Amino acid sequence: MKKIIIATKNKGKVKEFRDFFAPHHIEVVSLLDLDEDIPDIEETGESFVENAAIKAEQISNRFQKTVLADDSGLVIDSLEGRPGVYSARYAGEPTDDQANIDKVLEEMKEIPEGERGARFVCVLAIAQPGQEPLFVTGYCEGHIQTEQSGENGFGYDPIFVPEGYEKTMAELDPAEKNQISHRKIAMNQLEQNIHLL
Ligand SMILES: O=c1[nH]c(=O)c2ncn([C@@H]3O[C@H](COP(=O)(O)OP(=O)(O)OP(=O)(O)O)[C@@H](O)[C@H]3O)c2[nH]1
Ligand SMILES: [Mg+2]
Repeated sequence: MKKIIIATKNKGKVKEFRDFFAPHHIEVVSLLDLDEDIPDIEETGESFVENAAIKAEQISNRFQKTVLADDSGLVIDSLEGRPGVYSARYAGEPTDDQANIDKVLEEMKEIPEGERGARFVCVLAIAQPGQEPLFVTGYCEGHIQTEQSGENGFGYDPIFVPEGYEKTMAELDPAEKNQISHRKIAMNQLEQNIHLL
C-alpha cells in the first residue's frame, strides 16, 4: 500500500488522517510510528502557514520524501484571535488539553452569548524534496460553550459548538466531525493534489 508521512505527533490528528486517507488506500505514517525518535519541531512561525511549512520541510528534508504537515488551532473573536498559533501550548508546556480548555473558559467567563464566536483553522502543507511547499486551508465556524461537554475528538472539541449544531464537536460522532471539520475542509482541497503524495 502507498504510504504518506505526516509530520505530527498529535494522536488525535493521526486518527483523523487515517480515516481520510483510508478510502484512497494510502497508509498514514506519523512521527510516532517511526523507529527513530524524532525530536520535537520548534514552531517558531507567527502564522499557521509558517508553522505548517516548518514541520513539513524539516521532515521532508530529513527523509527526502514527500511529507504532509498540519498546523491548526482555535481562533476566538472576543480574545482577539487567541489562542491561534499557540493553541496547543496555550496554558504552557508540556501541552495539556484540559488546562487549555480551563484557561479559555476562565478568560471568557464574562463574555455573553452572541459574542462567543470562534473558528477552527487548519493549514496543510505538502513539502517535496527540491520544490516549494503547497498549502491548503480549511475553516470551521462556531462558538465557544460556557461549559465543556463530550468525550470524543481532542484539543478544544469539548467547548466548540460548530455552526448549525447544538452540541460540541466532542459530542459528535467522529465520522460526523470528519465531515465538517476544518481538517476535512482542507483535505477536500488537497484531493486534487493527492497524486503528489
Ligand atoms: O478541539 C480541537 N479539534 C481539532 O480538530 C483541532 N485541531 C487543532 N486543535 C488545537 O490546536 C492545536 C494544534 O496545534 P499544532 O497544529 O501545533 O498541533 P500539535 O502541536 O498538537 O501537534 P503537531 O502536529 O504539531 O505535532 C491542537 O493541539 C489543539 O489544541 C484542535 N482542537
Ligand atoms: Mg505543534
